[in-house]
Amino acid sequence: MSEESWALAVDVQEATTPCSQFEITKKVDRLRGPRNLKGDINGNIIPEKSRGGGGGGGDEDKIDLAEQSLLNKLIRRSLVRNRNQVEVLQRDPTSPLYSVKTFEELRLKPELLKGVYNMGFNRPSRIQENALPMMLAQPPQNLIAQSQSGTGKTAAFSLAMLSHANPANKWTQCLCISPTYELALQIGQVIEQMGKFCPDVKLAYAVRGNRMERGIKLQEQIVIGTPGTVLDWCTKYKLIEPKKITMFVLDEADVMIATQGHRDQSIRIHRQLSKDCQMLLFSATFEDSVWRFAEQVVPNPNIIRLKREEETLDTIKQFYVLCKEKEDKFTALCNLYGSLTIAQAMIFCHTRKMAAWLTAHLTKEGHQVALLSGEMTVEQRAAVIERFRNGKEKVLVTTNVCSRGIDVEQVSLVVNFDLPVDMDGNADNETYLHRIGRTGRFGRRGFAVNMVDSKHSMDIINQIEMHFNRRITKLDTSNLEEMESLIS
Ligand SMILES: Nc1ncnc2c1ncn2[C@@H]1O[C@H](COP(=O)(O)OP(=O)(O)OP(=O)(O)O)[C@@H](O)[C@H]1O
Repeated sequence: MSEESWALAVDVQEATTPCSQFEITKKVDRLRGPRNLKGDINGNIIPEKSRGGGGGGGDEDKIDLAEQSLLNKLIRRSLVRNRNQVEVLQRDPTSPLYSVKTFEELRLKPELLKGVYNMGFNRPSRIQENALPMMLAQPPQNLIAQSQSGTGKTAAFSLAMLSHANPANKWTQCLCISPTYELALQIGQVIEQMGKFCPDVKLAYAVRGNRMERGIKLQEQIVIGTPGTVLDWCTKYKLIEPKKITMFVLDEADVMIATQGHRDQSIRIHRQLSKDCQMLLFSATFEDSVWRFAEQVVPNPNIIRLKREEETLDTIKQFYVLCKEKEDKFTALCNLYGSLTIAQAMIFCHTRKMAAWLTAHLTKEGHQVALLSGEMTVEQRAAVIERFRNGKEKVLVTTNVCSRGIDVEQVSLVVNFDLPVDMDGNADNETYLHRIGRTGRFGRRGFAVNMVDSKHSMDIINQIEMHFNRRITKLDTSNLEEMESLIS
């Protein structure tokens, strides 16, 4: 494909809607709101393996990786706690391994250090302890870093770019690509905040709609954008001279390669860069496909990995209730509420329709219920989660879109109104763990109740029991005495 027709295809793919830099700033402001939410969330939303199936109905919520990533960012308030050790694989194992416990040790420009502290960061996060010295090292070192969302990757490479950019040079030196418009804006927002006291370092957004005059050369030292527009700016409009880029950051590699066309575009951008350009790649997950892609983009890398903290069922009492149909499940749920003191509960349904039905019925019974489902925009979802977290609603009914990400300390009960199944109708153990991992956190005790409405769902419970080697006890919700003795 010729350069021109290729660029046209990119235009189509990115669905250009003209908007000015001002409008982009407005959009940044709009996105800014939910990020500032207060509270104690420490979460991360990851794709569930189960993408519908098993329950039928055709209105299961599909998971969009980029949307989930954005939701994670919007609802997060602080670093995700992780007690795991960081694994570091150095390109040259004989060279000393530097790690820092303070930001001072990095010898940053004072204005940048001020920006870091101004964001409320007291010390580097676990991944930052090792990643920052590597990213700032001279001679430059390439890095592949993997750690779950919320562990401080964005802050780390934002700091690296701000430190790397030389304000005396009026050309683009740091280039960062991100899978979507919204995610790019989120990164830009971090750079702007952190670089608040470095007014000479300028940032440009290479995102759809940010139209630039052909032929001019950008003076901004940092460019953050999506692959299609960045490629346009490098090849079609020649606003950026790729050979002058000395730091290249590819964020959310896992989301990037899951997005149609982005993998190739990223590689095409990468090919135009100088061999000496420092390459940094970040990802929340690391399947083989991500790994193969990372190796293509980052030659001779140092590798840093922070394993995800294992979820555990140890503090959770698990039950199942035999029911016939949805009305019966609803009665069981009401009985549970009648006999237990439940701070907050999350209830998982398989389809949007079921979630809506249940929400309506619970509301009719006088419960304060919030509904979270896939037809909502990411911002609407973030707002619902925020209200629930603040205790405005006591029950959250949800489909598969949000089994992770919501760490609400008060959630004492998780109900699987529909059991999690994979495409083949078998138990989806991973999703089960994510769902009921919402409760029993921070050393508190939690309860999980599974509604069993057929022989098939009983089989699923048995599979889950075997998989985790944890007992799931039968609960008769019509027998108050038994319930009280079991759930005490
Ligand atoms: N050293 C630090 N001290 C305190 N808070 C930090 C630190 N580094 C980052 N944070 C905050 O922790 C949260 C997560 O950081 P960040 O967004 O950098 O993580 P991430 O790994 O890039 O996750 P994601 O890819 O989902 O954005 C943000 O609210 C950020 O402001």
